[in-house]
Amino acid sequence: MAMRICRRAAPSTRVLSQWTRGLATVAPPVTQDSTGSKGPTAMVFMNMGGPSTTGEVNDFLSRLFADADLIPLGRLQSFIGPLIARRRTPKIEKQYAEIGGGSPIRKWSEFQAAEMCKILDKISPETAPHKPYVAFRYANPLTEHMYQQLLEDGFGGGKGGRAVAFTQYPQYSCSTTGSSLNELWKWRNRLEGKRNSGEVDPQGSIQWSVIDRWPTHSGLVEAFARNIEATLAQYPEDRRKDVILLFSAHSLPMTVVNRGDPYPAEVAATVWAVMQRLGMKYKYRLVWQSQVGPQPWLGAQTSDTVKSLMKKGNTDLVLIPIAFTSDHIETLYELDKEVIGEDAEGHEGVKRVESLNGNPVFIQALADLAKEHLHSGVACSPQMPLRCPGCVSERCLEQKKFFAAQAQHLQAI
Ligand SMILES: C=CC1=C(C)c2cc3[nH]c(cc4nc(cc5[nH]c(cc1n2)c(C)c5CCC(=O)O)C(CCC(=O)O)=C4C)c(C)c3C=C
Ligand code: FES
Ligand SMILES: [Fe+2]
Repeated sequence: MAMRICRRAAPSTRVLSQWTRGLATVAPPVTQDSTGSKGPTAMVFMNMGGPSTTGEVNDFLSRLFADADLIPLGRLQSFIGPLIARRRTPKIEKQYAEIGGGSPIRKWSEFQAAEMCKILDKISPETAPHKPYVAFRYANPLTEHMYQQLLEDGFGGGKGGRAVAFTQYPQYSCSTTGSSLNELWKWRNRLEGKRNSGEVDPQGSIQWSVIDRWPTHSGLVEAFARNIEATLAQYPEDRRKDVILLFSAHSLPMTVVNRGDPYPAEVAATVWAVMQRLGMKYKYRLVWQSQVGPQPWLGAQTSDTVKSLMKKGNTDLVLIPIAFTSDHIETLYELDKEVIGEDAEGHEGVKRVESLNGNPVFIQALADLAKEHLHSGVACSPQMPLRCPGCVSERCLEQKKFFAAQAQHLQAI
């Protein structure tokens, strides 16, 4: 399938005042008229999101358990989902309360998107100005609100314009990036398909392209490697070479793994690339955390691994969250409080590498990656249109067809 993209001229006038609503200030927009740029370009950071306050936990969990791409509960999903969410809420509220009263993911996502756009304006003037947006799957700002904002800001709605859906999960899973893309596709059809009795006008709609995975991007690898080196430097030199690196990623149910989900292989690719960058100098394992519910999940589990290694006398362990780019309940609660605090009894040899958060090496990597994408002339990776061998979802089929077909509407820079 041809994935070359081509873009049409962007609309000449824009409503710009609301572009940075809720985001850090960005440089004043440069119009197409003054610079010859093909911008503005909307850069949409997609992620799952998290409750910013404990009061939002139930809404967050209700949306999460309603998502059949993440947790398929069959025909009774809309009935069982909220019940499970309600039962789980008090426990999860307590965890968020213990990590400062909420998830920091919104703060970090908005910061990363705004900072990346500032860099992009400088390194890719051809597509400037770049406008940061955040679209969360289960928390505010939700995908539908982001889409409405795009339209209010002058993208689409009969005027066209280019937007990039930039997944903030470096490794692709149908339960994460796939779910966010299905949601984006759904809202695109609802909000841009209204005109012409449900038909979408391809000339006047937003032209989307997708950064769907980036597990081995050199800037990502460099950012992880430097953070690992900074943690290793905290050990006395004579102990350093014997430290065991434990790369920890959110696990998947075996049903998802056996469906052929690409995530385990892509997480392993990140680990391998980081180890190569570190000169393969240390012992390491990839382990999996955050299993929920009784069904079998991909292992070995992070917490079992730490307990087992410590029992064998390996007490110098570095935990590296490798599948998420900012802090969240799994790092701040599960790794710091449960695994290090309880399983390892706070042993000084067991440490966690800092999450990427506002790391400038990481934000530069995001900008480099976005620039490569904007200039590449592709609508998505060659992997995107290929469904899991066990996929039976019509949503996946239609969504993938839609994003791959965007190639026809976009022009290479
Ligand atoms: C790469 C990251 C993630 C994958 C893959 C993933 C798959 C996945 N998750 C669940 C179920 C739950 N996940 C929950 C929270 C949660 N999940 C991730 C990341 C991935 N999930 C994060 C970062 C978070 C925390 C959000 C935050 O605090 O910022 C939860 C809710 C918490 C809880 O009730 O324990 C559930 C449930 C499944 C079933 C799944 C794969 C199919
Ligand atoms: S579940 Fe992977 S493509 Fe549908
Ligand atoms: Fe999860």
